[in-house]
Amino acid sequence: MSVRLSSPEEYAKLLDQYDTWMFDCDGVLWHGDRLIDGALDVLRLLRERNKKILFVTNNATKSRRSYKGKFDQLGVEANVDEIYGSAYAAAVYISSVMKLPKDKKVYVIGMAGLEEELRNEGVSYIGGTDPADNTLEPFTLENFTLDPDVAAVVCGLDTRVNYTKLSIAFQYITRNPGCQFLCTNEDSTYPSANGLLPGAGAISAPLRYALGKDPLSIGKPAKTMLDCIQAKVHFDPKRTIMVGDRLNTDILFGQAGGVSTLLVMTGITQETDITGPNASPIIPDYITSSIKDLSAAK
Ligand SMILES: O=C(O)[C@H](O)[C@H](O)COP(=O)(O)O
Ligand SMILES: [Mg+2]
Repeated sequence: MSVRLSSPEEYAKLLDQYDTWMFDCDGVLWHGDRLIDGALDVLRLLRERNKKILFVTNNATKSRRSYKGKFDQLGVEANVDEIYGSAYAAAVYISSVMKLPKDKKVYVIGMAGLEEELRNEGVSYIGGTDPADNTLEPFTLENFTLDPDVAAVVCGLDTRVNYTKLSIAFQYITRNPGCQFLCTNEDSTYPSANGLLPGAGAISAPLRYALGKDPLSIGKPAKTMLDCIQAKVHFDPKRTIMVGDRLNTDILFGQAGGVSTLLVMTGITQETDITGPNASPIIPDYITSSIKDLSAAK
């Protein structure tokens, strides 16, 4: 049973109980480029209390460096080494876990942030933002030359996805022996500034269907994301809390990592998802309406 937080005493107790605060971003701190009311105050309060803050996002459109730029623009204090995005986690997985040979490359369905993280990890790639792939011209195999060095396809949120990219990715996974099918995350929807949009999971879905197989997903709730964080940051799971707006990514991620979980209702999760006949079996430790509520602990 989740604890629905309401009193200043409860929020004060929560702040005392946890030294490390992991924050999801979309739907918790912001909607698109709009900060959620109270987010700034609460992050400042936690810093004043010398809490460790980590930002753990499945949004693969940005690199850690470009997220730092977004935080700066929004006036939020954040350091690059506090930021863990699924683009970064995917690049680290390909370079350090898969150990992609240097003469091999990745075909990307995704945006500049994912490409930047791949470059940072020394991973060669094709596709992505390449104008040749961002075309609405019909795709024909006659004009396509298979690159034998492509050993993986990685798929992330791509607002310029098209039939050409899906077709090329399909060629590599079906025709290059051992070519891996990866995705940065599987979120079905994305909470933008002006409402819900299809998420990264909707970008890889056509490929899943055409291939009849699922990709290996790197982002929350997968352990690969936690491994990526624990490789860089030490934290005591018993004194760590994950704050998120989505049950099947953020809350599952926290539970899998053995940390406590706080669900906020400013993003994906609706009341009907947590109460009533269709309530999810995923039960967060705590629930509160918004990150803003935590400022009652002052
Ligand atoms: O479609 C996506 O990639 C997700 O909706 C989105 O990016 C989630 O980001 P998060 O809530 O993990 O910050
Ligand atoms: Mg979110």
